[in-house]
Amino acid sequence: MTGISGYKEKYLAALDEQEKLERKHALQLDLLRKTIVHLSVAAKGQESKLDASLIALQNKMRGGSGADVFEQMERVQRAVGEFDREREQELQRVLDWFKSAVDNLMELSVPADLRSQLSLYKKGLKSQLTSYRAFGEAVNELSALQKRALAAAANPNKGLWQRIKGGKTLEDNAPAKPSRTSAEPVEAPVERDLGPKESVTKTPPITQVDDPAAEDSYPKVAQRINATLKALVTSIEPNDMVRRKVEIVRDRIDRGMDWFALAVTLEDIRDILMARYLAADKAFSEYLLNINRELVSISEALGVAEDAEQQRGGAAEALTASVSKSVKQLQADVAKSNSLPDLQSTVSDHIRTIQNALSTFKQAQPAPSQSLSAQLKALMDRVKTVEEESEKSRAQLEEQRYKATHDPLTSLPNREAYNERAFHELHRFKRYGHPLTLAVCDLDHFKKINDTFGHQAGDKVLKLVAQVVSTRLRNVDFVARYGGEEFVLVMPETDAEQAKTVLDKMRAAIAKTPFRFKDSPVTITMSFGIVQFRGEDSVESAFARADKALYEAKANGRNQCVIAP
Ligand SMILES: Nc1nc2c(ncn2[C@@H]2O[C@H](COP(=O)(O)OP(=O)(O)OP(=O)(O)O)[C@@H](O)[C@H]2O)c(=O)[nH]1
Repeated sequence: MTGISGYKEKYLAALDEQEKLERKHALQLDLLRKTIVHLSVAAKGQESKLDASLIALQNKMRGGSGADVFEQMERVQRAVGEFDREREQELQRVLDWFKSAVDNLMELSVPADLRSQLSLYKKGLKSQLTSYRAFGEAVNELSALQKRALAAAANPNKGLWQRIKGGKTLEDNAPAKPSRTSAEPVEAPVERDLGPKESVTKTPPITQVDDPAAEDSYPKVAQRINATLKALVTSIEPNDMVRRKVEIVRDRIDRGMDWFALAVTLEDIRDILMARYLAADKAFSEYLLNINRELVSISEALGVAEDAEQQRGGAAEALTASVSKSVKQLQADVAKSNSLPDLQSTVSDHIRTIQNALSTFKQAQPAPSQSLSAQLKALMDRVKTVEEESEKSRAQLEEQRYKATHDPLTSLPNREAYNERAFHELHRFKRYGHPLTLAVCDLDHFKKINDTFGHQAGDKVLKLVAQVVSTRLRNVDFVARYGGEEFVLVMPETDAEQAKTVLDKMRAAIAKTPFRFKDSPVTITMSFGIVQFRGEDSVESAFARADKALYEAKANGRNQCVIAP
């Protein structure tokens, strides 16, 4: 009966194996738990709400059972959802702010057509501000409306403002886009001293007033606009990238602003909001990428476990079938056997068959309990769903991020992307001290191209110039469309003289590019202002110096590069 006792031993060994396997599965679940704990640690600090839910998640993960793991996966999903909701609330806050800014303007005494435009703008805000990408456009529109409303309020009876300002209208005084043909160089908006000299509250007192209500309403509303702006800026929690800008803007608001400073401030606030949202998006996108990587590896590990388990399930069934078939056959054969040796050989044949079946089963390893197998399967399904969903949100975020950081006409990075890049390069410059150069360039007499050949021709020129500029730069250099016909370049590891050599070649290439309009060749040229960063520079101060140098290049006859002192 050695065969039978061997069968028992093998059966006990198989039970042992099964226990080991269960321990292995428990370890696998534990590993999954730990991975999620690590994930939550990695994502910490990226967004406060997400943080809180990840910390809670992490605490619950410690020592949790298999069932807890599903719950944790759901929590990751909920955290992602909450992050999205948080962004929506933020959008709502900004929307409310825009509405109250329009309400302020509507309190001014403005003509009926402007009033109805303001109200149309206010109505359209909700559908316009569905994403922070729309901030720029909305701020620009608000800025234009504000300019007209303030001008109208200061000049309610056509001529009042002229009388106050000695014949000039607000429009006359309005450097909507600072012109570089003027005698004064143009500084970057943020560091410009837009302080109390021309502040609204210090506007020369209005003495000859046809409409006393208008006299009161202008400074009063200006004060309220200041207060609204201040509330908005105060509600912005600055990150490193925008901290300096936020301080400058807050300071400017505190000192009191005139209408021009208001327009510039709106633009700064737009930049701040965009930079802040982009940073949050980037952090979140990286977080999702992290989750994905981890989930892929968990999913692969579990996939392998499931395959092995399926094999084991199959082997167990085969074993049961084979053993019961052999036992039945044995009973039948024993009944039929006529002699002891005959019986002995029949029994040993069948025992061998059962032993073979057992050893095949052992090779495949015994099946774990049914519930563990079901748990693993469910866990895998959850992992797969989370993985797919987070991949989807990541792809959407990437697409949104691309749109928010690129100019649709030229496909070059836009001003937001420039702000981000310049900030990082400045950080590296301060850390390593390698030279860093910035250049601002602007097409010469571009207005003439538009006026002579049309806006579409102008657009084509912008696209072509963007191509020429970007193909002539090194990989480490960066170029963005700053706005209109103005581009900005960031050149790491490059001093001003080296940059000038490169940019002079670029300038010559643009001047030689054969632009043709209606079969007539047209020469397009560009002027450049170049600045090398100094130790004490901020992004804004370096830009302001480059802009001054650009002004000089324009004033000296255009189609040239000027290095800022
Ligand atoms: N076609 C087209 N024109 C644009 C775009 N953005 C800005 N512009 C135009 O660019 C022109 C810029 O004119 P100005 O600021 O007077 O400058 P300029 O004519 O280039 O003169 P200088 O800079 O002094 O040499 C304006 O007519 C704008 O309307 C755009 O996206 N497409």
